[in-house]
Amino acid sequence: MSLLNVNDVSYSYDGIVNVLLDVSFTVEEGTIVGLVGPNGSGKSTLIKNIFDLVRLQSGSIRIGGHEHARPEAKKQAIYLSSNDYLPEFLTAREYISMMGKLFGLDVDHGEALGLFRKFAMEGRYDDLIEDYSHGMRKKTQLVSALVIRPPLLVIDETLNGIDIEALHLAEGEFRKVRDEGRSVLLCTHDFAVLERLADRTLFLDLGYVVRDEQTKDLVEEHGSVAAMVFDYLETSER
Ligand SMILES: Nc1ncnc2c1ncn2[C@@H]1O[C@H](COP(=O)(O)OP(=O)(O)OP(=O)(O)O)[C@@H](O)[C@H]1O
Repeated sequence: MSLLNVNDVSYSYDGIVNVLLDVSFTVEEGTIVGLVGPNGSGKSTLIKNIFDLVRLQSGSIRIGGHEHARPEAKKQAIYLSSNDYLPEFLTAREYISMMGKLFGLDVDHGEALGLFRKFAMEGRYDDLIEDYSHGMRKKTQLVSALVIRPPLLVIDETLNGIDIEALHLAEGEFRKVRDEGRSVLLCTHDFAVLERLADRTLFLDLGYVVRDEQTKDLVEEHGSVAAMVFDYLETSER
């Protein structure tokens, strides 16, 4: 079954220039899909459309079978944004409780504490977020998504700024998400991460889906995801 179904979505901020043009793709259960594209290609705008953070102008989006703006759809997916803005006046325990409540859950703080330990933040769960480093905030965002356990995780550059050990652990956690039949849409400029993790890669340029293929096929054809992007940028008329 498709957890995410994006169908013919176009979007313009100013009513003149289209930032997304007839974008269609699906994210099936138990898959990790990478979303790549040059700066300004529309990745964040696409994610904002998925999460109803901007009003859908054309096309349709379904999450877990529900129309994306409906409350049922909003419980199916969590969005980890590229920034590290978290409420500084809360502790991680309070923040994660609050996030859980938004999803109608009492989160398992034992599990969250275990993840804090795993991500080298032992003893910091009850500290105010205002005292956290950038990487700690990113890891806190990640832990909240891992304990809330929605069917779909959408990650917009959230892994930027976390250290190599945390990245390795995060990759392991995403594989577990996939093994449980849940899915990840991972927007990143880190092609090495994509090649290790993503079953499929979606390449967006100027608001168009240029490629939507198995990552291993793209790597077989071009040598790497980066080479696929360079080949395209060098040869297409854009
Ligand atoms: N709020 C906004 N108002 C007007 N234009 C916007 C707004 N947000 C984004 N844009 C424009 O839409 C286009 C796509 O931007 P978007 O942020 O979706 O790209 P992106 O692929 O996520 O880029 P990056 O890799 O740099 O994060 C860009 O031309 C950008 O300037």
